[in-house]
Amino acid sequence: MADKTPSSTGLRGMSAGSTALCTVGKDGSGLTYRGYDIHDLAEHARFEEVAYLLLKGTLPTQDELDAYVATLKTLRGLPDALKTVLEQLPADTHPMDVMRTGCSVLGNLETEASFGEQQAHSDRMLAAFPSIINYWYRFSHEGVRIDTETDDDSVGGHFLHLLHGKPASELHARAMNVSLILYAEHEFNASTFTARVCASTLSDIHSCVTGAIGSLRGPLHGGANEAAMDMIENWQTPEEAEHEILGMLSRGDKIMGFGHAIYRESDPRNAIIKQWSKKLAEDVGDSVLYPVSERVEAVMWREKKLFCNADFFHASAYHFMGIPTKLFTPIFVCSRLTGWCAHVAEQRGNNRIIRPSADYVGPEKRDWVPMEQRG
Ligand SMILES: CC(=O)SCCNC(=O)CCNC(=O)[C@H](O)C(C)(C)COP(=O)(O)OP(=O)(O)OC[C@H]1O[C@@H](n2cnc3c(N)ncnc32)[C@H](O)[C@@H]1OP(=O)(O)O
Ligand SMILES: O=C([O-])CC(=O)C(=O)O
Repeated sequence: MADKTPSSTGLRGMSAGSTALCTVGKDGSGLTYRGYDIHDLAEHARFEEVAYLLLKGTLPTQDELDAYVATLKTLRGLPDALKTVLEQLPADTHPMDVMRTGCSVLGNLETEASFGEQQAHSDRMLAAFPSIINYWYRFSHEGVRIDTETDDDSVGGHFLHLLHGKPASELHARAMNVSLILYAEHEFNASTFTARVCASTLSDIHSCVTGAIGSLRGPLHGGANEAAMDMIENWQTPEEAEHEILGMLSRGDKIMGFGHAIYRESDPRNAIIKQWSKKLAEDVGDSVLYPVSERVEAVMWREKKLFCNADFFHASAYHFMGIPTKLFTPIFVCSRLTGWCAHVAEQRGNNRIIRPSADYVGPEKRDWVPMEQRG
């Protein structure tokens, strides 16, 4: 029988299925993708290699990786009908809504006709998502129609190239590579679970991903990197940051970018992205945002034993690369897409419709009240 204590609210601590894709918080604070430790992946792998690992099941050989990268490059162009839709979306549209619509429209134009096509559609979305968000962003904010077919070797480099209109520096391409690896997969998080629930009805891949984007949008999940940036950019010194954080805590506010549903002491992705944030801060000569972020981290641990999750230092890292805050969560989408699609394939491979029960807390059975007797 299901545990009905309050600690099970939000299905916390309950297994909702099995996966061969990822472990979160096993052996302390670890994170692995198909058995490979996140530290090794972040240090040695290219994001495209990690995408291949998640989507196709094994690390690629050099030839397989070269062929995969070449294939992704051919899939960056957008259909005219999709560009027309993106051009209708105003500049003040939430970029995650743009991603959601872009994915859905792609699914109308290039529908998954059978599950045998899943790999091809996953690769297509991996290549096209940076094009979708940047096509809309540059058109709605700068009035330019960009060519989305670049020759960049990496998804991260492609993203930055489209955004800034010039190839990314090596430092920025490397930082994006690590960021995309860190965000790629995380077991049964809310957006992935959304994708799996949708897949369990035998729906199409674009519906699964569209739903997942909607779940990632919220500030308790992927939207936290933007919310963290909106918070820390207000503070000019570590002292001011400490004062404001203490005030927020005393009012019972949530501090975005801190805490986790599974990890208890640390999120292993934080130390990695924090290092990159430091490197990028030195590169731009920052003397405000990084020290402010470090102070917030120290105060949160001292006061509440709450640690930074993957999102907190992503905020400053992305900011130092000149990425507008509103595009932070869409970058998460461009990466997590790989995990979502791998989970959809896994769900389809051993499917039973996901349909839990609920504890009814409403009124007892009662008599129908005719209209004239109400009020
Ligand atoms: C990539 C990602 O999606 S990572 C997550 C990104 N989200 C955020 O950064 C949003 C801020 N964090 C949070 O809201 C939460 O920590 C979540 C949503 C990540 C996890 O939620 P839960 O599993 O419910 O957290 P948990 O059970 O550990 O909370 C324990 C206590 O710490 C508090 N707490 C948790 N996170 C925070 C926070 N960021 N700021 C202040 N207090 C917090 C909770 O309110 C709770 O207090 P209570 O017992 O008095 O109610
Ligand atoms: O696992 C979670 O609940 C949230 C998270 O960190 C992620 O999706 O990367």
